[in-house]
Amino acid sequence: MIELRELTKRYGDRVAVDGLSVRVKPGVVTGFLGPNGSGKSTTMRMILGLDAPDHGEALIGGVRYPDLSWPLKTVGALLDAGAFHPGRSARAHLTALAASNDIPGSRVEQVLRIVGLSDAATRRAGTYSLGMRQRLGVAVALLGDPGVLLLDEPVNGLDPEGIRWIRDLLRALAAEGRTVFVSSHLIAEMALTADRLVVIGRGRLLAETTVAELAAGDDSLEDAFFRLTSGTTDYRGVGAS
Ligand SMILES: Nc1ncnc2c1ncn2[C@@H]1O[C@H](COP(=O)(O)OP(=O)(O)OP(=O)(O)O)[C@@H](O)[C@H]1O
Repeated sequence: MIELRELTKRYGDRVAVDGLSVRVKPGVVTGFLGPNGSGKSTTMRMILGLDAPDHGEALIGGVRYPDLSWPLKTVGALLDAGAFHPGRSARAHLTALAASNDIPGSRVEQVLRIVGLSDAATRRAGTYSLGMRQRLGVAVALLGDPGVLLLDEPVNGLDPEGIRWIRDLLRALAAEGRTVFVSSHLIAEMALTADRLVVIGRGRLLAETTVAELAAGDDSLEDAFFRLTSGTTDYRGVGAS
């Protein structure tokens, strides 16, 4: 369970996250949706203790991230697919992380298998494609066998096979009873992946609902999303005609 209580973050006079109160439940995939700049990444960074809230708090299983004894065993995160030492192999990277987080070395081979990198485990991460780096990021998130998973835009830049792989994996992890919170600005992808949706605009909660409920009142889920978020962006294009 992830619980956000009046979570608020300001950058200068801009409010990036504005009094956000949400409960993200275990056993289902919860999609975190909002237009560009609506505060999704900032919220995730606060849950992970990478940014400090100006007000409110983010709790994982009732505990603030900085107070967790072994964070990787409680919450796994995928924020930035490129964040690996390019000269290190996937296996070396995971082995070092396991050693410093009280995780048995045998778990490294397990997660390499889960993400399909066993055969590429000795290659330097710098030679990996975007899809392989994303898989290594997922391996890191799963290393501590955590009950809570947080993924920020995990399908960005992936090919259709990679997108389907992430989707199936997230659904399987939720079916095991884990809390899975995944951000995206792609409503169509979320419709296929998520059971529940948290929608924000300008850092504020716009809807906390199921995919089915949100789609019910409009012609499509996309229409429902545009209706909810219209007026919450600072940019607007004009039609081609
Ligand atoms: N370090 C920072 N300094 C100043 N402003 C920031 C910083 N990080 C985020 N912001 C601002 O906070 C707001 C929310 O940004 P955030 O990246 O959380 O949104 P997002 O929903 O993740 O967007 P996207 O979908 O484009 O990734 C934006 O207006 C952004 O410009």
